[in-house]
Amino acid sequence: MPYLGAIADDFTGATDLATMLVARGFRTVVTVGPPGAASADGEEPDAVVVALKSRTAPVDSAVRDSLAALHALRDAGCRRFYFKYCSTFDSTPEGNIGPVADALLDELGAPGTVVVPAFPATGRTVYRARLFVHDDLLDESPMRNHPLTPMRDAHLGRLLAPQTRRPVRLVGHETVRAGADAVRRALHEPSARGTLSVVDAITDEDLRTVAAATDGMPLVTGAAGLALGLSGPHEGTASRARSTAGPGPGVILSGSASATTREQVRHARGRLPHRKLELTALRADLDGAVAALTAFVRDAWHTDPGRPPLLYAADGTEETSEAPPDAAALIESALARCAVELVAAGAHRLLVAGGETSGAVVTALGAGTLRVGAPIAPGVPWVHTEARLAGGRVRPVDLALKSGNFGGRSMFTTAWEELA
Ligand SMILES: Nc1ncnc2c1ncn2[C@@H]1O[C@H](COP(=O)(O)OP(=O)(O)O)[C@@H](O)[C@H]1O
Ligand SMILES: O=C(O)[C@@H](O)C(=O)COP(=O)(O)O
Repeated sequence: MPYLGAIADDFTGATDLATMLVARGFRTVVTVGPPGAASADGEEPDAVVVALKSRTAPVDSAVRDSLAALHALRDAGCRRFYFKYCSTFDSTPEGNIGPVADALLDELGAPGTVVVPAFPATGRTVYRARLFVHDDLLDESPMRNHPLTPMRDAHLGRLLAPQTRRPVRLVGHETVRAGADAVRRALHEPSARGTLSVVDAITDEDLRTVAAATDGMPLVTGAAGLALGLSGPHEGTASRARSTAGPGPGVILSGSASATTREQVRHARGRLPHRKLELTALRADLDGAVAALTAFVRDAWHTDPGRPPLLYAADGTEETSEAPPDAAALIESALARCAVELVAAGAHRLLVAGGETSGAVVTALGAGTLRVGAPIAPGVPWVHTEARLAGGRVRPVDLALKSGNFGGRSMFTTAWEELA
């Protein structure tokens, strides 16, 4: 029976957490929506991560989907739960993190929990409840102008308080540095009961301390960094899945508007065949635009095999924070349709950039379970699955779901080597 059940608010976040859990000794599977009979390569998983597309959904549907995932994970035997959100605390102005945390706690009959978005390996640290992205406060980082989740404050207490019914408090870094017992005492003092405790963490050691202090909590919440401190039953031996698709054509579908992705796009443009999605063309004739984009990719496979073509939505020249309201949905829909057509046309491997984009693509592909394979960069693994196409056709595919701000500059050209 799986022990740990995780609910991730987007798809890149789900594979981010899953790769960390595998590294920590959990046989882990990711399921698209609530799990059925999930297995990790024929073996019973120790951890199941449910990938939702709830980060930017209306609050009601985010809560409903998260509770459905919790029920299914409980039915599957999970006894501890992990609500995974973004290491940059991405939420809409209404905000889904607080309402989902409240609903999960109520359902589990747990009074309160911790809020731990820190992930130092990717430059996210929390000090005095302020979230830093490398050297910048969150609201001074490029997340300030994200098209769907613009982050205009770095103070996690101020971001979270309007989203939750529970009081929000801070467990400061001096307590974390004093060790797991000190954090445990702080979390169990009478004034902490029924609260959401934002916990400072600036190093991996801090995250191990927080994980040790919270090992008795039925629910923890955070980014993937907190899983650094968990120990699965197969430490050192939890195996990684292998490609079932085998060598074959690849494509990069980038709907991410994040600064790191835009740099990766600019780097790849000098090295790979590429086409930008033009909003005016998508709006005028979506079918025609998708047909032109997929024809471009198929042509490039033919004339230039070995160099995966890139379809992308943002390279930094556009003002995404002032994009028209239909832009995000149009781009997601175009890339999802390209994915389906290109898998039907023979794509074996897809690198998809962006969490919302990945949700749209993987859902359109009809994938059920993602098995975690080789790591590419911190937070980004290859995963292996089957696409279910129209007419009952099933195609094995390898996917890399890249979080917007993860991965090095050359990732679009080098990620493929990890599949070899
Ligand atoms: N040029 C653009 N104008 C408006 N929206 C865009 C543009 N490029 C991408 N988007 C949208 O922004 C969102 C990006 O979110 P996501 O895929 O999660 O990636 P990330 O969080 O890394 O930016 C998607 O919904 C995408 O369709
Ligand atoms: O925690 C993280 O930073 C990632 O796992 C994540 O959720 C990133 O989201 P996107 O940038 O939307 O891919």
